[in-house]
Amino acid sequence: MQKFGASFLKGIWKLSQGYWHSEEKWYARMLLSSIVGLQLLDVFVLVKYNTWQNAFYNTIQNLDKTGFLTYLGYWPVFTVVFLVIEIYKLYLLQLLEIKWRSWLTDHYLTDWLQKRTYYLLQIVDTSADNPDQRISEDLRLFVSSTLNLSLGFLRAVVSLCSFVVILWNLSGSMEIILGEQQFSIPGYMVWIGIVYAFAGSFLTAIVGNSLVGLDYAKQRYEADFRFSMIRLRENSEGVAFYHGEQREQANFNHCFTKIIDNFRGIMACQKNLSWVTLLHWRLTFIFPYLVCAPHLFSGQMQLGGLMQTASAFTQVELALSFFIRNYFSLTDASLAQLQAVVNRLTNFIDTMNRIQGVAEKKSIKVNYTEEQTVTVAGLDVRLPDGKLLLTNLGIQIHAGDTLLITGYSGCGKSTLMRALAGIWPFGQGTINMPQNQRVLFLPQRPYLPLGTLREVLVYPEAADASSDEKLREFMSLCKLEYLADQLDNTENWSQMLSLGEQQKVAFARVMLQRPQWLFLDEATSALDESTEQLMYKLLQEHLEDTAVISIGHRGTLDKYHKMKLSIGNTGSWQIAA
Ligand SMILES: Nc1ncnc2c1ncn2[C@@H]1O[C@H](COP(=O)(O)OP(=O)(O)OP(=O)(O)O)[C@@H](O)[C@H]1O
Repeated sequence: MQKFGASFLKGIWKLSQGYWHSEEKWYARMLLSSIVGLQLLDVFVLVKYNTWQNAFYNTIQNLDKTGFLTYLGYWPVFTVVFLVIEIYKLYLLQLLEIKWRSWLTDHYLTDWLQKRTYYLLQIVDTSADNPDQRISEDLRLFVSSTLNLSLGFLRAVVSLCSFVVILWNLSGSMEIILGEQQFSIPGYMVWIGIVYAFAGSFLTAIVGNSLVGLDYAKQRYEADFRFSMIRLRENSEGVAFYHGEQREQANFNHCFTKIIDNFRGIMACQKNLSWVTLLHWRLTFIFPYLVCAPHLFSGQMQLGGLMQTASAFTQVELALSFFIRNYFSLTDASLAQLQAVVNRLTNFIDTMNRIQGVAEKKSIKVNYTEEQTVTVAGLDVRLPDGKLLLTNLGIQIHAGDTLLITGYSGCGKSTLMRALAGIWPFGQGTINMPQNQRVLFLPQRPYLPLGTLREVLVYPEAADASSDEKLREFMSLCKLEYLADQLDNTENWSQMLSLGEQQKVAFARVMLQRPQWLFLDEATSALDESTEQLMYKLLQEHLEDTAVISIGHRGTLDKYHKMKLSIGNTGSWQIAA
C-alpha cells in the first residue's frame, strides 16, 4: 500500500520530534503520561467490568434476585469510574492537542517567514501548494490524528493482551476430527478472532489503498477553490470593469468540478471499503454467540459465560481490527488521512528547506559594510531559468546621490531592484550595502496591512510608534489631510484607497521613517504629474541627505535625479551623469 510503513512512521517522527524535545517537553510528557495512565486504567476497569458481566448474567439465568440486586449495585460505580476516566482523558488530550498545535504553528510560521521563504516559494518552487492551508489545516489534522490514533493503538495493544487471556481461558478447546485423527485447538476463539481480523485488515488495505492519494488531492482542490474566491474578492474592481463574471464563474466551476470529481472517487472507494468494514463489524456482533451457542445449549456454559465470552471476543476483535476501523473513517483521525497529511507536511518542509538552501547559496552576494555607499560590482541578473537580464553591472552610489533607472518594459528594472534588496537569488556578482543605515524599498503598489489607518501608516512599526501630531503633519504634507480623522478606523485600505492615494500613504511612511537610502520602483506611477513633483520636492526638502534611486518611465522624473542608468537589450546598460 502507498507509502505505508517505514516511510510513513519516519514522516511522523520527523514532524513530531521537535515538540517532544522542545522547551515544553516536560509539560508535554507529563500530560501524555497522565493520558496514557488514564487509558491503561480504562482497560483495567473494562476487564473488571467484563468479569462482572459473567456474574451478573448468571444471577439472571439462575433467577437469583438477591445476587441480581447485589451485582446491580456495582453498575453505578462502574459508570461513574468510566465517566470520570473518559471526561478527563478527553480534557487532557485536548489540552495537549492545543499546546502541540500552537508550538508547531509557531515554528512553521517562523520557518515560512524566515529567509523570505514565503516569497521564494512563489518565484522559485511552487510545488508546495497553498502553504496557508498546510499551516492552518494540516497541522491541526496532524496533531489530532497522531494523538488519537497513537492512543487508540495503545489501547488496542493493552486490551488485546488483557482480553486475549480472558478469551483463551473462556473459550476452552475445540475438537476437530479429520479422518482417523482428532485434533484439539486450545483457545480456539482467539485463533478465530486473529484470522478474522487479519483477513479484514488485508482486504481493507487493498480496497482502500487509493484513498490516500484522493485525500491528498481533496485538500488541495478545496484550498484552490477557496483561493480562487479570495482572488475575486481582492480584485473585485478589476473583474467588474472587465465584466469578467462569466470568466470567473467558469474558473470557479473548473475548480469546483475538480472537488466533485475527486469526491466521486472518494465515494466510490469508500463504498467498496464500507462493504468490507461494515460487514466485518456486523459479523463481530453475532459471531461469538453462534460459536458458543452449542456450549450454552448443551449446558457446558452459562449465560454469564456466554456474555463474558462475547464481550471479550468483541474487545479482542476491536483491538485486532484497529487498523481496519481506523483506515478510513469519516472522522479526522483516520490512518488514510494521516498518511495524506504527513505526505503534504513533509513535502512542505522539504520544499522550504530546499528553498532556504537556494537562498543561502545564492550567487548574488549582498554584503553589509561600514562604507556609506552602495557598490555594485560584476552583477549579472538572471531569471530562475537562467535567462540573462543584466550583464556585468558596475555602479557606485554615494549618500545623498540620486539615480534614475530607465529601460523598456520587461528589461529587468524591478528585478535589479529585487537584487539590490537582497531578495533575488538568481545571478552572480557583489552588492555592498551600508550597514546600520535605514534602507527603504517602495514598490509600485505599496503593501497596506489589514488594520487601522494608523497601523497602515506606521507599518512595519507598532501602532504607537508615532504620535498623532506627527502622523497628521506628514499626512498633510503628502496631501492626505482629509483622512486625518480616520486614523483609528479599520477598513480594507488597499481596496478603499485609490492606487494614487496608496502611493501617497507610502510617501507618508517615508517621511515617518526617514531612510538614508530610498529605492522607488515606479512608486509615483499612479500620481498626476503635479502630485508626483510634490512628492519628489518633499524628498528634496525634508530628506536632503537621503540617496534616492528611482525606477520610472516619465521624463518628468529626470530633473530630480543627477545620474541615469539606462538598461538596454540583452543585458546591456549605460550610465550617464
Ligand atoms: N519570478 C519570475 N519568474 C520568471 N520570470 C520572471 C519572474 N519575475 C520577473 N520575470 C520576468 O523578468 C523580466 C523582467 O521583469 P521586471 O519586472 O524586472 O521588468 P521591468 O523592467 O521592471 O518591467 P516594467 O517596466 O514593465 O515594470 C520580465 O520578462 C518578467 O516576465
